[in-house]
Amino acid sequence: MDDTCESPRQEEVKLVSSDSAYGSSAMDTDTEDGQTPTAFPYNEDITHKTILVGDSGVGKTSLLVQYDQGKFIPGSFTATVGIGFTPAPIFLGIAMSTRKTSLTDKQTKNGTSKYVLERCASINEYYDIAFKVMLLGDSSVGKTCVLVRFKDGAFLGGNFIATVGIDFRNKVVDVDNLKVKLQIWDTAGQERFRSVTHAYYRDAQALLLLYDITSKPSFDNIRAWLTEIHEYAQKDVVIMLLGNKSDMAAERVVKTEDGERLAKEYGVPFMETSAKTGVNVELAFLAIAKELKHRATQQPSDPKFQIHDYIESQKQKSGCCGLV
Ligand SMILES: Nc1nc2c(ncn2[C@@H]2O[C@H](COP(=O)(O)OP(=O)(O)OP(=O)(O)O)[C@@H](O)[C@H]2O)c(=O)[nH]1
Repeated sequence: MDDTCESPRQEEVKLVSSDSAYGSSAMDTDTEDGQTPTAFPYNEDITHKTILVGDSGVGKTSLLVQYDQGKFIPGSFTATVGIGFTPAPIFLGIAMSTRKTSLTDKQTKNGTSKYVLERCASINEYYDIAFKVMLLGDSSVGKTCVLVRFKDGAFLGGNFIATVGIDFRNKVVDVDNLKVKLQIWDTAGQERFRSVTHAYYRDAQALLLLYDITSKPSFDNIRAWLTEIHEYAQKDVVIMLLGNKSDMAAERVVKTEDGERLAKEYGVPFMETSAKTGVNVELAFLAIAKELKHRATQQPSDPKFQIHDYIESQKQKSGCCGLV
């Protein structure tokens, strides 16, 4: 078996008991009043805080990136704005997913390139191939709720608790008989966390960009989000636009056609979702998983996967308005 399936840090990995960035799932971080804190449910027994200090330019960020991702980022120096963080459990998560990637590019006898899939074990679930997906959009549009709906099939109602910094959850889905692991990063929509979240864009293979159909400003800000994406993300990143809270018909201020028009202008797929009812949440992630899987495993002779057609066909299959 290829050594990409070897776990390089067995003894450290054992410390992490779950697939969440903070070592606990959405359901088991509930507080007594039923609210789920969206940040820092640390287990104090295994969490240590380390701060890098020193003059500007001495290499604090480079040291952290080297430790976190095992690579050095050369090029012009960009001073850190404010403060960024990489909790140790996040480091372990990245180490697991990147080093255990199961897709290897091998040369066949006739010289053509062929992807070979090898099954790898994550902390608690087997998968064939892994991708990093990020949720973006203004604060309160429902990013955390969409993620929790997809991961746990539940809705986080009640008082809104803004995400602090960044968190992630894993989910393995079946795509054409392959186990595809989506590592889904939930970012804080608040402006003050932008410098933290920007650092994570470049590794993402897909971005789900959300607005709230009951909030015109969140829709108007989509263009600014797309500008940020083009600045910080990979050129070929898969982007999907989601108009969330489609269950709130009475409070709607953004028409479905406006969302469709904007998505068309930028050439990205679009659908309206509801984290509350679950409408289209699974479809959004499955469409992304299919697109990423096809891109990664496609042979030159294979027909290209058409994500727009796939979404339309799934909408028609359900035969329901709810899919818009
Ligand atoms: N009715 C309805 N309410 C929703 C839906 N999605 C989220 N909400 C509510 O909207 C509020 C904000 O949801 P969050 O998921 O925390 O928003 P967020 O985008 O993660 O916000 P930040 O963490 O600040 O970036 C919460 O009160 C949710 O209960 C939805 O589909 N329908």
